[in-house]
Amino acid sequence: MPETPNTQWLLEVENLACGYGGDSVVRNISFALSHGDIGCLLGPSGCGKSTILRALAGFLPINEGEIRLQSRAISLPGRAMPPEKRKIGMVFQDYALFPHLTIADNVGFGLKELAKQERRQKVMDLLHLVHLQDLADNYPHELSGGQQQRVALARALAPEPTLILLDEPFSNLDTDLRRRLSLDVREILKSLGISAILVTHDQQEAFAMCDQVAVLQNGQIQQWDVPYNLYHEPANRFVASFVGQGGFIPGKALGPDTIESELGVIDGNRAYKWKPGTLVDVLIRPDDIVYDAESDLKPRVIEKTFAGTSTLYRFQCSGDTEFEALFRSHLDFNLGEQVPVRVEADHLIAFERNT
Ligand SMILES: Nc1ncnc2c1ncn2[C@@H]1O[C@H](COP(=O)(O)OP(=O)(O)OP(=O)(O)O)[C@@H](O)[C@H]1O
Repeated sequence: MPETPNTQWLLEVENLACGYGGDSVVRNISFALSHGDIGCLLGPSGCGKSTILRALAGFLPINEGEIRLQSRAISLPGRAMPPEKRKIGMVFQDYALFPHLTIADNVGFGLKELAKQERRQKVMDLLHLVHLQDLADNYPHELSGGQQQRVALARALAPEPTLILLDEPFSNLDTDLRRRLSLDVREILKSLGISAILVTHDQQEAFAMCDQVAVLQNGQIQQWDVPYNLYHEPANRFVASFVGQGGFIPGKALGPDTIESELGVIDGNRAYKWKPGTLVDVLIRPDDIVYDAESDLKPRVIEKTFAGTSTLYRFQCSGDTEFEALFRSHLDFNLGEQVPVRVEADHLIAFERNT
């Protein structure tokens, strides 16, 4: 959060606390989104993602802090700009289209002040943008889920909002369509330079679509960062476990960037302040492990999950340490087989034991 107002930020949320019936279910929420960026609120069910989104939209009063849009306060305790004045568009999980209106009329719903011809032109431009120009005169029930969600996006974009809020917009769609549509929506928003906040519990979607992600737990932001850093430099154990695959193995610090473990001595590029001998837990991600025919480390395969191009193995060392490794599937090993492997991790992620 900048010390002084900075025009770089489109949206600034500072020490926000809000909730229901006077109680706060989210607290100390601070983040800032640059113009044209897509941000994400990511976290498990019940962590408070939708609550923050409702406060941004103006549907929920706030108990503490401040929300600023284009440097202007839109929510303060006891004072809030009404939702319809915020120039914020919304896209919901269930599309929320009007069933009795055509696709064109759904998109043009918020453009009643425009002359008929101008309105039709704008609607058709938006339908082109979402590749649905041929379905302008159809009704929502004649469209697939993915197409309906494109209509919902076009409708939200029609009044030229400053910010778009997307509340789990792809959760009703199958995995493949989700992935494609999330990339399409990113491209559309980027081509228009429109900022957005996406709420999701799906990290792949968050990573594919967003520039900055807030990982939430129990109503608090654990880390607000670019996807790469969340994966490679998680701020705490929760973020480390929630983001990506992987698990912790026990280790002992030898120096600031070296840990001894049952998988051998692990070096990293991150220096910690531990004294030699400190007991730690080291994060091992499946892609940190490589097959190496020369390695003396030969853990045993205890689980194997074939996934087409790759296979996820669970290994156990002789001293009981377990970890996972992802290999291309032509490296095919049997349950019980001992496989020579080594750790190849640039980013040493470890936390002191019992923290
Ligand atoms: N209208 C409400 N009245 C009272 N409590 C609510 C209300 N809506 C949500 N809550 C509570 O606030 C907390 C946060 O809920 P919220 O819906 O923001 O979580 P979420 O992260 O969006 O979850 P999900 O992914 O399941 O939608 C939960 O404990 C929830 O029970």
